Amino acid sequence: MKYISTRGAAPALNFEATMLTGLARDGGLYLPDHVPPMTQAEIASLAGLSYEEQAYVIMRPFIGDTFADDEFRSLIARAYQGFGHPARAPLKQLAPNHFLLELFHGPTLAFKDFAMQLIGQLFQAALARSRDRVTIVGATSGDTGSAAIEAFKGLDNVDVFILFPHGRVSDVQRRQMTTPAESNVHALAIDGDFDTCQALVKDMFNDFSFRDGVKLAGVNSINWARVLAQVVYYFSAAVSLGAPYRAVSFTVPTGNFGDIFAGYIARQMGLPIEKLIVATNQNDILHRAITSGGYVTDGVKPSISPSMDIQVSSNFERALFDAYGRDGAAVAQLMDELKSSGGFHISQGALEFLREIFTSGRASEGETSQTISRIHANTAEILCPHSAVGVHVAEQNLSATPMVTLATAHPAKFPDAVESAMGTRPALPERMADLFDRPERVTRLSGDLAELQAHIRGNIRK
Ligand SMILES: N[C@@H](CCOP(=O)(O)O)C(=O)O
Repeated sequence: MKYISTRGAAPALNFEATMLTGLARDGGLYLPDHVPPMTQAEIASLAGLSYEEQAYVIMRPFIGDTFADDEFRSLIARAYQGFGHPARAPLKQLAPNHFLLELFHGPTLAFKDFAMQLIGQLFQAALARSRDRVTIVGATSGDTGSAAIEAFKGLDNVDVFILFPHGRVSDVQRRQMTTPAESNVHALAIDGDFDTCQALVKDMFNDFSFRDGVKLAGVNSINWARVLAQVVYYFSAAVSLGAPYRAVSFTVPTGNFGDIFAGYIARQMGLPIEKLIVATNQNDILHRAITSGGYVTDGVKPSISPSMDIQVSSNFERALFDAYGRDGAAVAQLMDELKSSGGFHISQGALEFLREIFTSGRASEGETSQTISRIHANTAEILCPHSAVGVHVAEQNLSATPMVTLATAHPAKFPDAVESAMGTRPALPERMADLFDRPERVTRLSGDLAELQAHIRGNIRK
């Protein structure tokens, strides 16, 4: 299998190079040149397998010869051994025909661990073989950063720099990034919002002399391996609910479109997904784009679901690539328009393609809080604000088809928002109980590209 860029002007790569490269050299995002289908019988045979066994079967066709079968199996096993639930991604029933997929049992309490723990293993195996080293840069609105740090901390051949918007992540999220003591970890508080951080990461990738000089690698969901790992839990949930013989819909709280795009890939592979529902908070560019066709940025508004405080939604580019018939030049033009004028209009044909698969909704701040409080009263489940956005939107879309809402993070990552919604402060797990006693280590930077690059050059280990 080869991977191609959404902008059509970068070399096609194998899985290993795609994973280690991150962003394509034409500024695009890599995607497989074809999506390998699974037959009904193959999907049916996933029932009863462990999460790890399902992961192996689902991901194997995408890996090519990068890892031998046994090696790949053992990397998957190592990735998920630290999860705090034997099912890894357990399903809970919230209401008739409405289920919650709990994706927060990993080490940093968010769905990001599913992919990050795995790519941590895959990177280590690939780098050990090549005896190479990399500098990982990542932008985070709160969850990706700590997941990346957890996956790569303490490694001799990796330095990690995580950019987060100063003052715009929860205290728990910030401390998860600023308290690890390992010297290869660098938490950078950037003056600006998440879009500023993500744009800086992309600018560093597009500066080839810097990129090649420091051996840049990316672990945002611009990295295809991140998306691939997330495809697995769509299968595990749907199969538990009767797939391939029964269709399922998913509601996904999303800001950067990576998680829901993984659902789109699962659907392309043959998983019977009826609808993929995009749930946004008040930063609703994706909802506006799907309902009106206008993808227009209008500034990031801080919310109680900060991980979704995003306006430039990276992975939407991958969906547009398919919606425009895999025409890289057309996508490149839209992305140029986005950069120069802050938006673009999706063509009618592309919009129809997207609407066949995706619908969308938004939750206001009040609706998010009310959902936390109501779901707790009715079911005793404590939702994080992002998951509450998802549940609110899912409730507007219930039908005879089972609905699965992705619970993307543990409520204890957002204690202030949860306490103000339902009156009780959710506790951190025992292993993190001293998080607020640990010393913080963070560098504040202005958001100037040259200053950031100098900081990274000055802190990588040679
Ligand atoms: N919501 C994310 C933002 C980064 O998204 P990613 O999909 O590129 O990892 C976060 O919590 O950091």
